[in-house]
Amino acid sequence: MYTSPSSPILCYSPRVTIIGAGRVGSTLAQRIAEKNLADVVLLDILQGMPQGLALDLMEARGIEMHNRQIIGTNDYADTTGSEIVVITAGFPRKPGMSRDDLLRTNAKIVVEAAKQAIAHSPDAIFIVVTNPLDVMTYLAWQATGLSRDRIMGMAGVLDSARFETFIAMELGVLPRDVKTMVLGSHGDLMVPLPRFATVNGIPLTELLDQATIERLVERTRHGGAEIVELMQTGGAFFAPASATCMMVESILLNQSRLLPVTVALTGEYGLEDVAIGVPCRLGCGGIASVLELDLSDEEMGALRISAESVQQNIVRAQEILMVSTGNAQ
Ligand SMILES: NC(=O)c1ccc[n+]([C@@H]2O[C@H](COP(=O)([O-])OP(=O)(O)OC[C@H]3O[C@@H](n4cnc5c(N)ncnc54)[C@H](O)[C@@H]3O)[C@@H](O)[C@H]2O)c1
Ligand SMILES: O=C(O)C[C@H](O)C(=O)O
Repeated sequence: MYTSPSSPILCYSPRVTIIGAGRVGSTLAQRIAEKNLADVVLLDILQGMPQGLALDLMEARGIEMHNRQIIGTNDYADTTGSEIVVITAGFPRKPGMSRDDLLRTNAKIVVEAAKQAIAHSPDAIFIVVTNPLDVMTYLAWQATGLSRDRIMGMAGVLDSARFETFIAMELGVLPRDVKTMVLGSHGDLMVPLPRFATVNGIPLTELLDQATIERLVERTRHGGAEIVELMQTGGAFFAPASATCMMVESILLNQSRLLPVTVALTGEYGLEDVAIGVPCRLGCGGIASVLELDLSDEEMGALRISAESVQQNIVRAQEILMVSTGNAQ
């Protein structure tokens, strides 16, 4: 007769909580489990939905050959002690909308989620995904009171992956041979940097003419909207989940990857009181350092315009939150 082991086979497994078990959240849960990175807690307001998704993912474990636990829940108590919390809760945009049109609906959701999550996982590192991304990251930073190295937003990794894809398609090379940095806000004012793009070390500017590069930059700027218009039912989620998973992996495995990450700036690039995408090293403590690139006047001007737009929306969001909590004068 087989006797069950008295202690679990895996003594310790890190835990990643994903708040919002929709398309990005559930795809991210699958990626994390199948890459064998951590146990996952999927939390949503919808009753039964995260539980069903978790059971479905658990039933794939034998086939996918990993042993990670996936828990679905509506209760923040189940998220207790998470190493990483990812916030994907909130509405995606519909065709014709900008990400900023989601400010009113998503601000309260993200602030509440961040407050609840930090109360149960005070040592966690937070990654915000909900749009409008830069404003939501800033609000979550304020709501949690975390040091800025422990709370960040995912956007630049996705926008850079899109730019890399379009360059690879144009040149007929592998996307993994292309490296780019897209900084700034996650919106039409994002700042792709062709000057820093390379294909296996060869500057992009040696391979494509200016007009072609500009066309690919524009496609990158509208990469999210292109998918929203095609799908008609919401936004992208496969590449966003992969991009978030890359950040989770760099933190959990202390890889110290240098990635474009949205972070509250405290004077870098001459900017403060704003969260925006800049190159950061990501390790086990979160953001280990922010890299200040020597930008040209044109690049710096574009970053400043991007930051100003985020700052205006932060003020709008704060007014919306004041009214909704009854704190308006
Ligand atoms: N930063 C990025 O690059 C990026 C990429 C893709 C999507 N997004 C954004 O991520 C968000 C989620 O996108 P999606 O496609 O997964 O949407 P979705 O509608 O599939 O999922 C959102 C989930 O959030 C849940 N939710 C709503 N309020 C909640 C609350 N208070 N607590 C817990 N869960 C709650 C919903 O029930 C739903 O299951 C959107 O705002 C979208 O715009 C950002
Ligand atoms: O475009 C969106 O609304 C979703 C996301 O921000 C994306 O870039 O795919």
